[in-house]
Amino acid sequence: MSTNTIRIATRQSPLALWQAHYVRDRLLAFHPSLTVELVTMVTRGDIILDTPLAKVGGKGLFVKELEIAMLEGRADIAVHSMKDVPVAFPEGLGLVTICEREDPRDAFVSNHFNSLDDLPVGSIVGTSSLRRQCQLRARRPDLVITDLRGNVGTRLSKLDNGQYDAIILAAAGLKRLKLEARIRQFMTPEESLPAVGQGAVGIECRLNDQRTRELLAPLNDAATETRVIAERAMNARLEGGCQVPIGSYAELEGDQLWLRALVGAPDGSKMIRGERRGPATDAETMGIALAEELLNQGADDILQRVYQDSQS
Ligand SMILES: NCc1[nH]cc(CCC(=O)O)c1CC(=O)O
Repeated sequence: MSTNTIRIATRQSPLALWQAHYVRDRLLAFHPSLTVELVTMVTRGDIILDTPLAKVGGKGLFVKELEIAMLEGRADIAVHSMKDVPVAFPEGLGLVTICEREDPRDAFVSNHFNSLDDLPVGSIVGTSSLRRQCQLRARRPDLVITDLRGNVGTRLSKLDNGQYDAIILAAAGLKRLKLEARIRQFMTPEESLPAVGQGAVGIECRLNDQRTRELLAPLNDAATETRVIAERAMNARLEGGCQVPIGSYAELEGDQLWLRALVGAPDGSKMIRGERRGPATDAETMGIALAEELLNQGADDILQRVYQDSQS
């Protein structure tokens, strides 16, 4: 391999390919003489499509094969939706770059209704996310929430087939795939607190690969990095995997960070919320402190129950 080549390990879903192409274009913008190749692969998460994600041990389902490729030297970097990146990395790998965040909000998508409040009693809403489910149920206990898996395009066709009255997706994914016109309502963080890292793209590589790290450095967005550090610290302290009823969302107001979080029972019966404000330089300690506050209020009970259910 030429020392002037970067190989990106990527899944083949349209969203994963969009992200890989985005990072390729950003790399080429900063390093015009670089050659960037895509190494496409299939992950376990792409294969196990018929089981609710919460039951297949969501942790790292979409990233493991990409990590093995980097460790074996078949690829140099992997591009991830930060939302799907586990707390811990295999020995020798790490997240070195976080790109500027796209819209972090959840989006309400429907062919017949303009908003969540518009939905008639008993409407069917599709989502496989326990975080979205608990927030929907807390606002609208009458709704019937059913599982919805697959790529963004698959999920939209299930909506169009009439299987659901509405579905909830990340606005970022829809915007990236030029499907923003399908969004009926952008849900505010008060209505649906986003997932850890939602809307941000992160880049993982071998930690001892100094050449790659230097090439990636200009792609990092400091503000996004600070926000995602706080959100992930919160999640890590809760020992949350990626299929958990946890929301964690940080915003920057100048050099002040505002971190909000929630842990909810999937049936909507219980919701524990908290928030912190502090200097952005304290992002990580704020995340940990907020997680501990939620644990003291009973978040561990909720999470224990969810983990037990996912094993049965
Ligand atoms: N869990 C799948 C996933 N991972 C990242 C995104 C959207 C893009 C993002 O958050 O960066 C999605 C789809 C969705 O939740 O609608």
